[in-house]
Amino acid sequence: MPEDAPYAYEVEGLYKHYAGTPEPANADISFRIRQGEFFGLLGSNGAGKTSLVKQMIGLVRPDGGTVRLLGRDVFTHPRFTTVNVGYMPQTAFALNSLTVREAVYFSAHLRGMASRATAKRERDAVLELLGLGHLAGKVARQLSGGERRLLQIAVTLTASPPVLILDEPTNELDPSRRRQVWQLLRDLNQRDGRTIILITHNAIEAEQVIERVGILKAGRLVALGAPAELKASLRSQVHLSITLDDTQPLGLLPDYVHVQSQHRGRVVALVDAADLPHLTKDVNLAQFPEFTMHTATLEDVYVSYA
Ligand SMILES: Nc1ncnc2c1ncn2[C@@H]1O[C@H](COP(=O)(O)OP(=O)(O)OP(=O)(O)O)[C@@H](O)[C@H]1O
Repeated sequence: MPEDAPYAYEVEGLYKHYAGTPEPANADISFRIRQGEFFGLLGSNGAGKTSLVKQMIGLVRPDGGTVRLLGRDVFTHPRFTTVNVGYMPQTAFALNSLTVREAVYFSAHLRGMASRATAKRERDAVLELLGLGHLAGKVARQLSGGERRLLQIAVTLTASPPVLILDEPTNELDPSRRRQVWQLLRDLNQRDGRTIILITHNAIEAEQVIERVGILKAGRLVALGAPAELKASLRSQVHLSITLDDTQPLGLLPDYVHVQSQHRGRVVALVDAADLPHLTKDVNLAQFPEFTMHTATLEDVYVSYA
């Protein structure tokens, strides 16, 4: 993405407080996304990600602030938003009673492909791209969870909207389909120049593709930058993964090893880089069934803000 590309999105001072809730879902959110950028939105459950993107596509009206898509206000130009943004929500698929073939065909119409022949051509191309041709006659409700996810992706891509917003697109997919979808998104971004905004909890997979990330916490944008920039703030920390056998207590680890989580003997911890030389002296690392260490990942950044 060229650094001076025009903006796909300009979000300014966004504020949303649902009636009857104690805290705002989004407060004081401002950021810009350039055309052709691959942007990730991370945040724990309830952090405000879905509320934010629903306002970005004009589905939910903010209580304050503005959202501009390709230079136009999304609330005064609803039709412009429908045509220019493909949004894939995480929730149930709205076109459940249609066949796979019909769902993609009608989506092409909705995005402005008025002629039947053009919409049919688009439908066939999209079904082939997602490998859904063999399911074309099946009703969406009867698909498996993963197949329905692929159909949702197909519908989102139909008619090539320049901006794609995808909420956990690889949920429920098997490993080979996951890889296929990540590759497809990478191609759509790098080869076709589409702007992609990805909501995910999977920071490890997202780190492979995103150029910039925003981290939301309790409705506020608490970090914004390239993964490398954000990771630099944790550079003084090293991430440890240790498996303990049944006889090894957690107390074996010195107190400068900061345990982040433990489950069934698998311990994830952070240690200051300055303490590493002590660790190798204080503990016989070879006694553990498994011991690995690496510098901070985007997931560590995410966890550090959670
Ligand atoms: N329609 C609504 N009415 C009232 N409160 C809502 C509504 N939608 C969301 N909220 C509240 O707003 C906050 C943010 O929710 P939101 O769905 O935006 O979070 P999220 O980051 O997308 O979460 P998740 O990762 O679990 O999908 C939560 O406290 C939620 O309960």
